[in-house]
Amino acid sequence: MDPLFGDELVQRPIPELPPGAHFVPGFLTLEQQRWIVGQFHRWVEGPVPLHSTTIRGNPMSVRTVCLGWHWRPTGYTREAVDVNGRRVLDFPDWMGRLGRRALTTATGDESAAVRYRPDTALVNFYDSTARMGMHQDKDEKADDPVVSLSIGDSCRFRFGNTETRNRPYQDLELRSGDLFVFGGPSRLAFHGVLGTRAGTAPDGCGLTSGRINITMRVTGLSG
Ligand SMILES: O=C(O)CCC(=O)C(=O)O
Ligand SMILES: [Fe+2]
Repeated sequence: MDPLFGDELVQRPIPELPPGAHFVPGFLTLEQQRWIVGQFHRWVEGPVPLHSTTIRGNPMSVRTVCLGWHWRPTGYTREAVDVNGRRVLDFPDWMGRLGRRALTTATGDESAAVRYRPDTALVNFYDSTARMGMHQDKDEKADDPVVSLSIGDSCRFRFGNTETRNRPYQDLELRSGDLFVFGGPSRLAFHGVLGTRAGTAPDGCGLTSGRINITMRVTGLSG
């Protein structure tokens, strides 16, 4: 996409979202996106590689590397017991600072944002065929918000309600640099990724194909 006089100058509509859900288009600059993609290339070198997590016997189409704590469907551990048993990389300080800034921007509630202490990030990589079914992020023992950042190809993101996978939900496009936050009454809302749109990553974001999504969370665990 041409970075000058492209879609980025057109005001993007903010959909009506349930209380606790916030969408901030274009939160990250291209330079910040590129820098984070550089970090991503280091994270995937290990100790734990990008891997497809197995859920109910089926490998997810998304591949993931975790920071701070390792997620699998039965919960969080420090070691990637379902991959290679190695301890995951520490959760980076800069990411916590970014999470607090993201919350301030998204919610305007600076006093809550300064207390936000995410201790894990699930870093997902979507190739052009990857998707993520409707689910709740409910393996955390704390109810702090989830902060989600997207880089690379756009995706179709579905954000629903806390009761069922079905309507009411909102479909929105998450583009490179966008921020999405869900907390409060929407913390356990079902959500998923219907698919990505190949070739939509903007020039200069650091990724030429695929999509990275980072979700920061507070596990509520210690040790
Ligand atoms: O890729 C996304 O935007 C959402 C990822 C997600 O829901 C998750 O990792 O639990
Ligand atoms: Fe999720």
